[in-house]
Amino acid sequence: MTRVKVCGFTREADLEAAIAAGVDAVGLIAGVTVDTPREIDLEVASRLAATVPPLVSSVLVTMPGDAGEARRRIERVRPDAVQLHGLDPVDVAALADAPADVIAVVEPTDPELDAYAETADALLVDSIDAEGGGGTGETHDWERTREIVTGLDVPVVLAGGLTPENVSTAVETVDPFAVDVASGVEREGGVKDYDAVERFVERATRARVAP
Ligand SMILES: O=C(O)c1ccccc1N[C@@H]1O[C@H](COP(=O)(O)O)[C@@H](O)[C@H]1O
Repeated sequence: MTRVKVCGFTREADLEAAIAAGVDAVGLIAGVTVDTPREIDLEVASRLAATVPPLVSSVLVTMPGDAGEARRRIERVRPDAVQLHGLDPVDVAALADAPADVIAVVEPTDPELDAYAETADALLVDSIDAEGGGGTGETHDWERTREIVTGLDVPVVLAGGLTPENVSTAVETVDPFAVDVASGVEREGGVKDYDAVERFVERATRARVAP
C-alpha cells in the first residue's frame, strides 16, 4: 500500500485533522529560501513536531546551506525525518549519523540520482523550481519517476502537483513508496482543506499498481 505524506502545515488543527484522516507523515516547512505561504519558523516547527503522535512521522522540510546547518535544525526541531532541498550527495552523506532519517529531494533528471540513492534513506522526486524549492503545484514526467523506482534500491516518494483528482493515476503509473502533497490539498495557501486531505488519503491508499 502506498504511504501518504501531507506537507506544509501552519496550524495545529490542520495537523490534527490530517492525522485523523490517516496520513503516515506530516511535513513542516522551515528554513527555506523560497517564498511560500507554508513556511513556519523553526520554533513553531519544533512545537508542532512535538505534537505528532507515535506511528506518524514528522518531517522537517528545509533548505540548509550545508550539512552543519541541517544538523543544527534537526537538533532544534527533533523531527523523525528531514527532507533536504539543495544539498549535494556529500553533504547528505555527512548526515548519516544525524538523529533523523534523511530524505533527499531530487528532480527526475538529476544526474546524481545514484549518488543520492547511496547516501540518503529515501529520495523525494519533485517538480522543484529553479531555486530547488518545492510547492510548485506542477507535475513532472511520471514515467521517468517510474524508471527511478524500478532502477534504484531506495524508497522513492513522489511529489509535485499531486491532488485528490490525479493521485490514483500517479500511484498506478509510478508505484512509489509514498506520495507527498502540499498545495493540492489546500483551500488557501498554508490552510488545508480537510475534505481534500481525506479524499487524497483514501484514493492514494486505495489505488493499485497495474500488474
Ligand atoms: O510547499 C512548499 O511551499 C515548499 C517550499 C519549499 C520546499 C518544499 C516545499 N514543499 C514540498 O514540495 C512538495 C510538492 O509540493 P506541491 O504538492 O506541488 O505543492 C511538497 O509536498 C513538499 O514536500
